[in-house]
Amino acid sequence: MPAVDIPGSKSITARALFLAAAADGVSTLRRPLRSDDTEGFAEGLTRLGYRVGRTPEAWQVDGRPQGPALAEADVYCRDGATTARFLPVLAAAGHGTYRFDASPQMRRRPLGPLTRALRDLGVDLRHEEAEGHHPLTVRAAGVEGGEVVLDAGQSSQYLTALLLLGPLTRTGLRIRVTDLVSAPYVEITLAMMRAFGVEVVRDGDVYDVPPGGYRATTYPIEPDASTASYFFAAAAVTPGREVTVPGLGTGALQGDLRFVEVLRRMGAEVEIAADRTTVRGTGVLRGLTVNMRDISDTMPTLAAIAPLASGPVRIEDVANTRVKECDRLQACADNLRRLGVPVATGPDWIEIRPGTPEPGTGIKTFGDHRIVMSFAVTGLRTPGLSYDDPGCVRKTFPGFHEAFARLSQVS
Ligand SMILES: O=C(O)C1=C[C@@H](OP(=O)(O)O)[C@@H](O)[C@H](O)C1
Ligand SMILES: C=C(OP(=O)(O)O)C(=O)O
Repeated sequence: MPAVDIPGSKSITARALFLAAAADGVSTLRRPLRSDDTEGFAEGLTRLGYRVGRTPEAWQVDGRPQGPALAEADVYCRDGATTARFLPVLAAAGHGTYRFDASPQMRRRPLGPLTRALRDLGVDLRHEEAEGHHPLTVRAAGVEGGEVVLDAGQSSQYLTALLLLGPLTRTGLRIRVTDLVSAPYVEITLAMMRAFGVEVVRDGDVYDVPPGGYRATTYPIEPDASTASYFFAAAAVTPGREVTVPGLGTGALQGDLRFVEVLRRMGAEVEIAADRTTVRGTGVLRGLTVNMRDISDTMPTLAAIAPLASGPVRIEDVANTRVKECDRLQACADNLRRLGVPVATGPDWIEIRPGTPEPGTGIKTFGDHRIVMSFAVTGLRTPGLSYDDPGCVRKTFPGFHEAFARLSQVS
């Protein structure tokens, strides 16, 4: 039974880079993800004057609790929302003038609730073009702290960014959250802040973050659970195929591992051990209705295998997938229709009926890594699918096509 070596988590690598940069001392990050998003994050830190030493197995970061080493910097955040939303916050806690820009799609993605909260905290932040979007300039003079109200109904990354900022303020932060999507990502943030020496106190929707800074540490990065979803789905759609992912088990930080529970409900056999997870295809793949608000990065994975189920698959509460690398609800529906599969969508849902995807179809990627990786799973049962931009997997998994081809060869 093949064990699949999944690269490190994007979300954990980004947080670890932030925390290590802000900590007092040198931190070592073991098995970081090396991909466009995380290389972009590390490059952003370097542009701000942090030292990031990189070997294939570990990245080492010299922390600077006082903030960026340079008084001026221009940072290009590429296509990564973690970079584009977390780094301006790190810069705000320092002293200097820092400009941030990003890819055309990242410029379109929203940022307003976060930048409004920063201004409420006294940060001098200007949007150069559209209000609430990149490019933006922060004239940083440290952050005093205090209380702030935040709507994280479009992205949990706004809340993560403010939580990460809390210990770098002079008096600490109290964050009152009015709405929240992708809640498990906030759990990752809190657990990692704890590993770097900070305990956040939560009372319902209120988060109290103490001042005092972070402690440097050695941090091992788990495999990426969203990436693993393609390999687990590959097992679920192929009778007799088994996929084991070491390093993702009961203690995993990432909510996206819950995707295997969706596959279990559909009929796959799933085993979650302390340090590994196995999915086995049984030949049964039932339809279902599922709320994916917590784990919406795996919505395209499910949408792409949905036509192969014996009944309709309805995915609900995923409105914010419309503001990711592309409008994912629309991109999934568009590609399913290209494949000849009956599909309907609403503002925050998609429903896919059973169908036989048309061999040889050209998949339109919309520059979105998850569209490519998701429909590659459909491709296991549908010969000859092609992609207009297969290379866009570089955002989170440059070696995806080779790794996925190896899976097909061994089972
Ligand atoms: O904090 C993070 O690392 C992430 C949070 C999620 O975003 P939203 O909270 O915007 O849904 C997720 O989709 C993204 O891939 C990574
Ligand atoms: C939405 C994603 O990334 P981000 O928001 O971090 O750019 C993703 O990886 O699916």
